[in-house]
Amino acid sequence: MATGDMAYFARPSSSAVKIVAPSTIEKPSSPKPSPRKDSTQRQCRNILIYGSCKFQDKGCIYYHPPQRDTSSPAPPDSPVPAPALPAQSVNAPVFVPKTPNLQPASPPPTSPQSSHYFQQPLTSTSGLSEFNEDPLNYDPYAYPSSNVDMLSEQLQALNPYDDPLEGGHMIDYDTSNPMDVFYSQQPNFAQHPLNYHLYTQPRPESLQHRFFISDSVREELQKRSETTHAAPPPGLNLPEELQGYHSLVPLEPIVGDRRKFGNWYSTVYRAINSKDGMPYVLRRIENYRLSQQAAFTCIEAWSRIRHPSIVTIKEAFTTRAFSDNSLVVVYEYHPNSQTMNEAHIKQKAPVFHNGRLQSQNVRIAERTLWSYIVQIASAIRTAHEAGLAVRVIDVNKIIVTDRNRIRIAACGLVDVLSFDVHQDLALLQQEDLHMFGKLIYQLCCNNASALNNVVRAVDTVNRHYSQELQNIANDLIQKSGPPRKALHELFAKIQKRVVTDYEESLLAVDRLQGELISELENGRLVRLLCKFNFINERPEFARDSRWSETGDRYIVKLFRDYVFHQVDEHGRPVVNLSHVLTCLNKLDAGTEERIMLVSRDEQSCLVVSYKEIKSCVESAFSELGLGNPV
Ligand SMILES: Nc1ncnc2c1ncn2[C@@H]1O[C@H](COP(=O)(O)OP(=O)(O)OP(=O)(O)O)[C@@H](O)[C@H]1O
Repeated sequence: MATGDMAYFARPSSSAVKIVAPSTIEKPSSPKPSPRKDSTQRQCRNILIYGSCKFQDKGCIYYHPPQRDTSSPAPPDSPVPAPALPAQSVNAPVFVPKTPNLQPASPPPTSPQSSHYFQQPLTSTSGLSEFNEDPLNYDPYAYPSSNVDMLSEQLQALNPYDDPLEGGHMIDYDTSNPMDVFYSQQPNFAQHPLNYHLYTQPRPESLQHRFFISDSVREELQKRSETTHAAPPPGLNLPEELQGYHSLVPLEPIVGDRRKFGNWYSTVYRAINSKDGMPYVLRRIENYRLSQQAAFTCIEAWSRIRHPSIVTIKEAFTTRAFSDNSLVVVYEYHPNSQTMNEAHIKQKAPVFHNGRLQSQNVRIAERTLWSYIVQIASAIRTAHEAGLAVRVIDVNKIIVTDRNRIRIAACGLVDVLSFDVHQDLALLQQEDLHMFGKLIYQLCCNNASALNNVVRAVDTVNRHYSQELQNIANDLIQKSGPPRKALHELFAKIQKRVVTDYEESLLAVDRLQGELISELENGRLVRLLCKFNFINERPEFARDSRWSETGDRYIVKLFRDYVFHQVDEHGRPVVNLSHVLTCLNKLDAGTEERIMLVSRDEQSCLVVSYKEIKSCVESAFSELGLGNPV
């Protein structure tokens, strides 16, 4: 890029400041006043730089203002130069991308003010342009040796690679912009070698979660997604397709022990529905012959039930696809769920923990048990109010779908299988409550056959859980009155637990909403990245270097380099996601903050605000003539 080509950067409305490398930089060993007519009106640069001029009384022709009290004025709030600085009014400062030789060439000034050199604020907001008006007159190397020492100390203090744990000075990424050092109007920074590859700093770990959902939630969701998309193992000899479902995968072993559902052999599969592409659970009962279509009326009734603790039924059908007469009931799929038996009761292989083999089976916390009780009681009430009986309140037919979240998983199936046998609904509902009481004992004792030894079961519950919990379980097992009344009494007793559970679920919703919001931000940034990719390196303009080397697109290109292509002092790529996210967020917000964009040949740089870059992106994107803005 030609360093003198202002057209690249001078958008009519832009206040971007182009800084070009001076073609020749002389290094005068002492200030040489240039013969200018108005020189007596101009403030002496040594005053600006050093706070004093040792030639003041020896014929220096510049203006020397009376000395101020250096302790009083506070530095200006923002070190950013005044935004309305027209590009034309700014002459090139000394921009030295390569490390200069910091050799003091002039003797140290003797003025006592020289020791305030690094703190002295510059009162004029246009000080930078004034300072740069005559680069030949400015000797960037003419520093007293004491100041060079201070400079190197300050440089060290500013080193963004310093490890804060090792006592380094980590600059707060949020409150201070690392670019500030380049815009500081304090002249002490003018002498620094421009380490433009040192812009980025790692974001404190405590802020990481602002941009992404938490690791635990992400991991859990990722695992579920992986399970949902896992391909079936080969050689299972399952039907390719049945009633609009394909890609069948058994969710339980289909070799060895045949699984029984009451007296029926049954298998649970996951399959994809061809219409909506969603995974479902197919619960198949082998060798079932449908006597009358009316057997499916209960499936219709169950499919209308929507309850957070009941796995929703989609449909039911019979099929010969398995080379027999099978009944299939289709349920919602909850990836990676386990039955209560698998989650809490089944013996698990011991694992090494702290160097010792330890059993993984732990007693369920009472708090979790109460949550289960509230959920099941609520599901039973909903079913009973709809004129149904659950009939599958069993550790093998209730699945744990999430932390403390359970669902009754095989509703409706027994109704179809026993359709021919007339049963009294009230008795069936009564039986639901008995099963519920037994389930509590099974869970408390971590044993599916707990009630085979009632005395021992009662003793275990006594020892590990509250009397309140035991009373509820006993009540449910012994209740003989109308189920509606029994349920009413149950809810009166667990009222307090219901409220606690309700509060916990509200908190869980809040937590998840917080997680969602962080991902929402990322969606915004993805849209921005899409825009960049639409603009940058379009092959149809590959031969026309003007396309990406001029105007808005050039700024977009340099910004892309600034965000993604920085290198460290060893020339290694800086891969700092926090920097990328911070830059993109500032771009999206269009902040007034300015950054320095450096050309690839390192010969020139641009000072430009995020707001301007944003409008460059918008205009470059709209120039593509795309109908639908991203
Ligand atoms: N709706 C569902 N979504 C996801 N997985 C499910 C669903 N229903 C059941 N499963 C899973 O399918 C597997 C088999 O379920 P099933 O009801 O047959 O349990 P089981 O322990 O095999 O009981 P049984 O011994 O009575 O057959 C279990 O691991 C269970 O977690």
